[in-house]
Order: sequence, then C-alpha cells, then structure tokens
Amino acid sequence: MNESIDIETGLENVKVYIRICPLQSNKICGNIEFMNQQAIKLCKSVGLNDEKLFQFDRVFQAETTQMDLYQIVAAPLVDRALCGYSGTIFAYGQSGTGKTYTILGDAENRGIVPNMFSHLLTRISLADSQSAYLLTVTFLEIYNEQVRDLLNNNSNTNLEVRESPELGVYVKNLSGVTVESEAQIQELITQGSKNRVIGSTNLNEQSSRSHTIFGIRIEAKQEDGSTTFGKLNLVDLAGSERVSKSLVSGVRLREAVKINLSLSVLGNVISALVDRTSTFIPYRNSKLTRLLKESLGGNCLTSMIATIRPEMENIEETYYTLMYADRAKKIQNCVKKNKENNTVLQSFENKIKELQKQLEELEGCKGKKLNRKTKECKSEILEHLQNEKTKLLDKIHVLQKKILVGGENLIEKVQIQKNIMDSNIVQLKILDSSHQLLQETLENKTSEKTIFQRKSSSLQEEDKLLNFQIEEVERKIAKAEKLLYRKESEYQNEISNLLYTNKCLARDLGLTEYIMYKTIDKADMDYIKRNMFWDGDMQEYRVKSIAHCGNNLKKINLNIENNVLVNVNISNYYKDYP
Ligand SMILES: Nc1ncnc2c1ncn2[C@@H]1O[C@H](COP(=O)(O)OP(=O)(O)OP(=O)(O)O)[C@@H](O)[C@H]1O
Repeated sequence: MNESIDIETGLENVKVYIRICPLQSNKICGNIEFMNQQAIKLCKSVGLNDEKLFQFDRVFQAETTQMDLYQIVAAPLVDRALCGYSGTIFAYGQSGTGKTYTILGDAENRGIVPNMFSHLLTRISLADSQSAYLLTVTFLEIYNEQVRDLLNNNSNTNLEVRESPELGVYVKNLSGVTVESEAQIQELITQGSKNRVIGSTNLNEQSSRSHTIFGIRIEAKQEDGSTTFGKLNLVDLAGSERVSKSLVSGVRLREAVKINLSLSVLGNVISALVDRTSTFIPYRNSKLTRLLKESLGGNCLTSMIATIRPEMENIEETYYTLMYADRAKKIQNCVKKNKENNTVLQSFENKIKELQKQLEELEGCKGKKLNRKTKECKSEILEHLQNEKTKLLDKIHVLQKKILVGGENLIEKVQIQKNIMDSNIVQLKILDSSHQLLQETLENKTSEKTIFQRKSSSLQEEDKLLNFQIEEVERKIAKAEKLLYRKESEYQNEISNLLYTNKCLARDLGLTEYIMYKTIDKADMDYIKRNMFWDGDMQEYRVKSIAHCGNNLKKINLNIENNVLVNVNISNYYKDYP
C-alpha cells in the first residue's frame, strides 16, 4: 500500500517519477547528475544560472526496463483498481522523450497498458470462482481541443464532454470495448495508434500531435455478492516543448499552440491545486483538464511520469519539465473508493437471467399441447421456436463470454497456448537447424568422398610408382650384391697374391740380410741404417748427406777372402765425417 496516504482522511500526494531517456549516440550528455534513486541535480549550464537539486518519488535511469518501471509505478494502481479505486498515470515531457514508449511501449518492449492487462488477467485467474469481472476499454484523443474516438475507425466527429452527478465527467458516444484477452488489447492498441494524429517535428520523426487517454474500467462482483468498479486512465500528453524548439509552421504551428494552451491550462490547474488559498480551479478551460478532473485534486490515485532527454541541447526543456513535475508533486488528492452504482456487469447478469427465463418459457411452449388450429402449422411454430432458442443461446453466450470468471486461469490458458506455439516454433527452428545441419553434413561428406576418391586414385598411382621403385631398388641391390661377391673374391685373390708376394719378399729379404751381415760389420750396418731414410716421393732409400756417398768415401784396401769381404770396419772409410 501507499506509504504517503493518510488513512483517516484519504489524502495522498500525486506521485511524481522521472524517466531519463537513453542518450542519443552522437550527442553530448548535459550536466544532469543522478544523485540517488530519488534525487537529480541540474548543474550550472547554458540557460541555467545556478545548479538545482530536485527530489521526486523515484528517478528512473535510462537502463530501467519497462517491467521495473511497471512494478513501481503501475502495479500498485492495478491492485487498488480491483478493489474499486480509480487511478491515473500521465506521461509529461518534451517530444521524443519516451511518453508513448512508456505508456504503450513498442513491439519488443511492452509498455504500461499491455502490462496492466497481463497483471489484471493474472489477478482475476487467481480470484475466487464466485467472483466475476468485466473489463471495458476506451481510447480517445484530444486534438486541437476536439475529442476523437480512436476505437471507431469510421468516426471523425468531435465527441461531446459531459458531466452528470452519477457518472461524473464522461464522453458521450465513446466506444467501450469489452476485453477478454491480451491479444485483443494488443489489437486495440494498434488500431488506436493508427488512428492517432501524428506529424513530424524537429524533435521527433513520428511525433504525436495530440493528447490520448486510454481508459480501463474494471467491474468486479466479489464473492460476497457486492460489486465494485475501478477506473484506470493512462494519459499520453503531447510534447511539452515550446513552439520555437519544435521548429514548426503552418498546421504544425497551430497544433503546437493548442498543445501548449491545454498544457498551460493543466499547469494552471496544478498551480491552483497547490496554492491552498485558491478557491477556483480552472478545469473547464480545456477538454484535457475537464477529463482529468478526478485525477487532479479529486478522489483518484494519481502518478505523473515526467520524461526527459539527457542531451546538452535539451537541458533547458529538461529544466522546465522538472519544474513542472516538481509543482505537480504538491497536489493532494482525496482518495476514495468509487460508489457502488449500476454496473454494466450487473446489467449483463440481469440480462442473462432474463434471457435464460425466456429460454425456459420457450422450452415450456414446445412441451404444451397444441390446439387444432396450431396443430396445422405445428412444424412452422417448432421451427420458429427453435430459431428463437438459438438466438437466445447466442446472446447468452456473447454476454457470458464478456464476463471473466474468477479462478478461471485465463493467463494459464493463454500461456498454455502461447507455450504450445512457442514450443512449436522452437521445434520448427530445431528441425530447421537440424535439417540445415544434415544438409551441411551431406555436402561435407560428398566433398570428403570426392577428395577421398581423388586421394585413393592418386594413392593407387603412388602405390604403383612405389612398387616400381622398390623393384628397381631390388634389382640394383641384386646387382650390387653380385658385384660385391665378385669384388670380394677378387679381393681374396689379391690378398692371397699379396701374401704370397710378401712371403717371397721376406724370403729374398732374409737372403739379402744374410749376405749383408756376412759382408758388413753390424756397427756399420747400424750406422748406414741410421743415416738413410725412405723418400716417399722417389720411392727409394736415400742417404741423409752427400758426404756418405760416392767419391767422398775413403779408398781402402779391401780384405777379401774367397771373394768375401772379411773384417771390414766401414767407419774407417769415411773417418773425415762425423
Ligand atoms: N526509455 C527508453 N528506452 C528505449 N527507447 C526509448 C526510450 N524512450 C524513448 N525511446 C525511443 O525514443 C523514440 C521516441 O519516443 P516516443 O515516441 O515514445 O516519444 P514521445 O515523448 O511520445 O514523443 P512525442 O511527444 O513526439 O509523441 C522512440 O523510438 C522510442 O522507442
């Protein structure tokens, strides 16, 4: 429950929330400082001489989701509306700051209205089965001070705003559509938005040039038999910027003047309400303030969402919006439960009872004995009765369908269908992707096969080549082996030849040595050996010095016996040399 409400008097301040729109990617952020969840500061900048701190019920930053905002701003109003209270939320701010985005949302991000319906249907589905509900919606537009019905595609008429003690302020001939499902509400939002007057301004390509009020009437028959009705108004105001800012002319200029006029009347109403000494509240000065009478200083729970842009170029407009919102938070409403009166739900139930009675009477007629005259046209009468019965049953069915019975899990029903659809979509997607995967695998396998085939044929060729090469090598090896065998036997022969030659040489050497030792003294022999060397180049033994050869040797008389040189000391032959 609302903490600021005075339980005894029912006095409650208008709740004011600020929503900051995401910064445009190519723009510079103005000097807005987010202080905490309840405070925002505008720093000194162009058009602002001093910094200013503002306090509100809540400041929503750009990252706030639609659902987070819904839970804080709108959900409490739905709970109260189900118990017979009225609530209003209005979005105020310059063009392009997200008023429509907040109230209705877009395809991806549902706004307050569709979220309210999910919430309402969930609450009804959880209620006692003895309770019954009727949800009726209206969607109107105030354009150039004319009221248009957005749910009537063929009507361009300016509808009258009237007031009666029983009904309060109301719009005559405004279409009220009973709603049973979320899908239906989405269709109505789309239909109404299409019928809305929009135009392009400097600030928004698709700027709403009108104020709209989406009304939801909730009638409830509680389990004890009592009936209540609650009302919710979701107001999307036209852009609050000054005319110069939107750079418009012609039709757009006339629109802008009217928009500013009705917003300034709204501002005057707020000022008068805030100024406790004021005795006159100028509600009647515009259609907008007339229709919002109950929400401004009346018996309604009221919330205002002021939307702002953070860009430097919007700092002045942001300042005016915050000032406007700051004034609005001082308005006090005297919140009261709506008086029980003749609800549509009751009249529907009465009508159903009446039709059921007629049906019973009709059944009774069928069973009655017919007189002679009527017997003659018996078949005609029976056919007529049958037709009447079908018509009555249809009417009952139509009325019963409009009434939502508590405990019937509407959300669950819708959810189950949605889940089936979702799971079908998911399955389709899975099938689709597995089909794609199979296709890809097949393609991969085919190309792998081709590669393999190509590889295998090239492998076969390689194999052939290798075999050929192996045979060639084997042939070469056999040839080399043969050669080796021949060389080996040649080598063996050579070795045995060499060994034989060696033997012969050794034998000759033995003989030579024998002769030499017999003819030359051992010491001389050693002397000669010492002074001779093997000349590898010449392949012969040579004496180390010229003094040891030829004429340099001393001539001596040789001691020869039986032709053998006896006792010759060779050192005597070359005594002159060391
Ligand atoms: N909080 C937000 N988060 C994401 N996108 C946003 C937000 N607020 C506004 N937008 C986007 O900014 C654009 C303008 O928003 P919208 O039409 O709701 O502004 P508006 O205040 O209703 O403008 P006008 O008064 O001209 O009708 C839209 O494309 C909307 O989706």
